[in-house]
Parts: sequence; structure tokens; C-alpha cells
Amino acid sequence: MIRVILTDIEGTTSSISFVHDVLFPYARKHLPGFVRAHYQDDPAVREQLDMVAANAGLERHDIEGLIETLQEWIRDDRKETPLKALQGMVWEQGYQQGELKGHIYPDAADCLQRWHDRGLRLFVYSSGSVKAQKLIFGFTTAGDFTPCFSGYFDTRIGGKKEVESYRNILNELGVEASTVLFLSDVEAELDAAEAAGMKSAWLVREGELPETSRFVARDFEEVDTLLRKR
Ligand SMILES: CSCCC(=O)C(=O)COP(=O)(O)O
Ligand SMILES: [Mg+2]
Repeated sequence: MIRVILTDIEGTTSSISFVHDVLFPYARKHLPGFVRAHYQDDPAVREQLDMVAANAGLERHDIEGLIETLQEWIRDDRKETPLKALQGMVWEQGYQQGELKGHIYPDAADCLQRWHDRGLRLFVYSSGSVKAQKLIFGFTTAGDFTPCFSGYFDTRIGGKKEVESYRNILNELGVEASTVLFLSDVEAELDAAEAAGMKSAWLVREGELPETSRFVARDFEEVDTLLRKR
């Protein structure tokens, strides 16, 4: 029986276009100024920049080089942990100032609330940092959904296509793998979750439905139907 839902964000609870056409351009525009303003006095920013420097083989004082690398990573949609941490810090300003509102599909909003009310435990696993996850769900156009969630995981637990990441999440949750249903729009992530023993559902919100033996859902209402059958 499913007792825990672990959900991806982009393409699952929220649209790909919100992430790529709103969040990433916002980060591209504001990240250079944010880094220049904070690299000297904010240890959390400095820590992430040092990780970028180590990863890119740059000198830690080469701030303009580090900014250029971060901009390239945003362009290439690289899921690098320090980039994701810095994006979360930049987006925080946008949400706080009312420039950003998190997108959530209406079916996801309804079902997350219902599942929470039915006693299911809900967790997020996204490449976006935990801070970014709390912001997107805290400031949605449909209100604050953070009370629905019991916890959040990001790439610090491991990459989303790696089996070990899901094993680590199971260790943290302390539950039987077969009681966890992972929701994602990326098949390789579902493969990794299943290899760790979790159940999975593939969200295919647009385009043709794939021919597959996997459970496929157009939206969260179809996932809910599956949950009620199990
Ligand atoms: C937390 S909202 C921003 C999501 C993000 O930065 C991203 O790269 C999307 O990753 P996901 O694992 O949710 O597909
Ligand atoms: Mg996704």
C-alpha cells in the first residue's frame, strides 16, 4: 500500500515552461548582480562560488569568470548543486518582492491537498535546491502548499537518475521502498526509483502517450485513481 508520495517538480507538479521561460531567465538576469553584491560578505554565497571554482577549474577570486560559468550552466540547464543553490537565493528575492509566483497545475494543487488530508506523507525530490522548492510551493498562484509537505530533497542527496539517490532517500524516510510512489516526467528518473524498489508513475502532460508497460498519467487525478485502486 502506498503511504508516501515523492514528487518531482518541473513537468510534474509545475510546467516546464514556467521553469525555462520564467525562472531561468530571471536567474540569468539577476544572478550577476547578486553574486557581485554578496560574494564578499555572505559566507553561503562564497561557499557556493568556491564549489563552482573547483568544478570549473577557475581561481576562486575570478568573480567574472565564475559568473560567466554560471550563466553557461543556466543556458545548458546543468543540474549543478552550487548553481541550483545560487538560483534559489536569487529567486527568493523575486518571490519576496512579488515578481515571481510559482506555477502549480490545478490538478496537482487539488490532489496534493487531498492526499495530505487523507494522511499520505508527501515529499519533494527536485534538482532545484530545497530553498527553491519551498519557494515555488510557498508562493504559488493558488496559495501556500508547503504545509502539505513533510520534507524536501535536492541533488545534495544525489543525482535524480542515480539509483543510490533513491536508496539514500529511503534511508532518510525509514520506510519500505514499496510503500513509496515516485512521480516524474523523466523516464530515467523513474527507472532509478524503481531499481531502488519504489513504485512509480510517469507524468506525460503533453503530446502523445508513449507505448509502455509503465503506469502513465496525464495528470494527478489519474494518479489518484491509481492510488484508490491499490
Ligand atoms: C524548484 S523549482 C526549479 C526547478 C529547477 O531548477 C530544475 O532544474 C528542475 O528540476 P526538476 O528536478 O524539478 O525537473
Ligand atoms: Mg521533471
